[in-house]
Amino acid sequence: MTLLRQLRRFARFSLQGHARQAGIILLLILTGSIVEALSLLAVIPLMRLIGADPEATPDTVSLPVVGPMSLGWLLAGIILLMLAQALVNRHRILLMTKTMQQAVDDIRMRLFTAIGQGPWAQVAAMRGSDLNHAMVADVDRVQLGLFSLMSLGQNFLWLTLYGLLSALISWRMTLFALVIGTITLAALYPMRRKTARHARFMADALQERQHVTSEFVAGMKIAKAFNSEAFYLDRLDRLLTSLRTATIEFARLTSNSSALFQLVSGSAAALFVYVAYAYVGLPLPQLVTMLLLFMRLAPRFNAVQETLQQLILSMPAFENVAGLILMFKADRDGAGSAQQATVPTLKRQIRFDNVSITHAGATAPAISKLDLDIAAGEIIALAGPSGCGKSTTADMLMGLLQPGEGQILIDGMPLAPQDRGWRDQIAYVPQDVFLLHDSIATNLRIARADASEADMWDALEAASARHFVACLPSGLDTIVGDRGSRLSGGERQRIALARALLRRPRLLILDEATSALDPQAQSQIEAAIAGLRGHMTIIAIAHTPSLIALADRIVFLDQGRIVQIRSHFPASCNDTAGKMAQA
Ligand SMILES: Nc1ncnc2c1ncn2[C@@H]1O[C@H](COP(=O)(O)OP(=O)(O)OP(=O)(O)O)[C@@H](O)[C@H]1O
Repeated sequence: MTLLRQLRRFARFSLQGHARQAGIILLLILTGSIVEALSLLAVIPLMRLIGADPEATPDTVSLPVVGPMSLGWLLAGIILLMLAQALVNRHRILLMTKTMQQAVDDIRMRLFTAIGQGPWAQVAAMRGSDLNHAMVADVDRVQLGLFSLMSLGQNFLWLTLYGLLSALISWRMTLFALVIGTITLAALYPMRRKTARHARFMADALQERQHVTSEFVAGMKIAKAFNSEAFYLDRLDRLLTSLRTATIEFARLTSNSSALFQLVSGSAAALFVYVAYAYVGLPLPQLVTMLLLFMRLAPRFNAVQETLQQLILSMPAFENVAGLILMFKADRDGAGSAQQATVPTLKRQIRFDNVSITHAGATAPAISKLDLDIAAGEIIALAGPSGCGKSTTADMLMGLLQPGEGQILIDGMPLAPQDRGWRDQIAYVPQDVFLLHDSIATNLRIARADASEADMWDALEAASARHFVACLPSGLDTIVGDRGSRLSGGERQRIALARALLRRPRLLILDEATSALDPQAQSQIEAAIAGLRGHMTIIAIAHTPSLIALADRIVFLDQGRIVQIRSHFPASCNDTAGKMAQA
């Protein structure tokens, strides 16, 4: 794809919804440039009024539109023009900053929303650190790119305007400057190509740096326990070395092109004066004005080259962010309507009708031809050895995964893909409890933002967590630490259960919800779950015999198929199914 097309896509993407502000900014740049150009042009009459020979200089000069003007008025006019230019520039900078910040916030929100509403299977298939990197570092780089894009637009406007202006003074000398400029930009093309290759490499290396650092933080405990910090440090050191080399190489590229540019523009200025003086015979005031113009144009030409390099550096980040937004959105749209007109309410039954699913990249189905009816209000335990498909079944029921074949019906109504209305009626307690580094109250309110304190205490009571929370010095305002690290595993699980119950769900899905509890807490939670019988449908993925024993029916899975359904758990746990459940 040509750079120009890519820049057009980038401009459309990043300024989406801000076209009006972008237009005003361009207008302000244009106004500022015109005012600046006028003050520059004023040098010509000024030089006539203060010529080398005071005897020969006139008292006034005649200006187009304005008429005759004395030295005093001319100087006052120049000051006024400079004041106007300062005001316009100030307004432009403020508007540019505001627009840029808003545009970047919008991009970040678009990315967050796309990921947040994207299909779970797709989100789960990605590396968490890649998403992290895209949402933070890539968007920051897009911001730099947007800044460069605005500077580029500004410089192009200036160049065009000054070009026109100098053409008014001498079209031959302007043509001469244009040819030199074009040759310089063309000569720098290989450097821009190198920069583009470099940008891709740096983007990948930065992403890898994010993997290594986040894996280091996540695996810190293991690293310390195994004395293997050096493993991470080595990886990071190698990465940092290649990143450093790449950054220095980039600096070398940009400084080379700047040096080359300075050399060319310096020689061009000398040649320019010589040609203007010896061949074109330009009068002194015009020659001085042209030189002034030339001196202003040269750094802007250089700025065009530099901003282009910066923009190229931001392109991989832009492609990544835009690609992710498109991918998650396309999949959401492709998956059909996000909300059914009528939301299933689970008054009668859940039916798995010949449901099969194979995970992307897997060779065998995780669930194969599953037929199962669950009555509303029932407690069902899903048991079976590791990898038999229990979590996959729960994920499909939550609408996070779509069956490849067959369908799931709620009260006879097929579950629509990504049905948020259905998910509003579900509460889920995962195996790995996730808690924010915030208060217990905030963590509970993730499930129901408008929950009152009384609602929270009720939910904590139902989850056997009221007593321990009440004993904490700050109660509901206790900060739980990073991912709940200031609580025990059992306490975290009970908070997670309370959070689920706060939703007053019609369907409660428990994924090994008592796995981290001691026997006493386990039986407290089991009592709490037993107390919910008849109030909601409960599907518990369970290995613990006492939790399984609570169920009205136990569904044993093996290799994605139902191998047995029992209405009670064998007390001895000695039969095959009992062993399977505990596997
Ligand atoms: N995202 C995925 N991509 C590919 N295969 C997957 C994915 N998730 C699960 N699987 C595979 O699907 C099968 C069922 O996995 P699932 O997590 O449903 O099992 P499970 O019964 O819940 O296991 P456990 O008790 O260990 O949590 C397994 O073979 C697993 O390797």
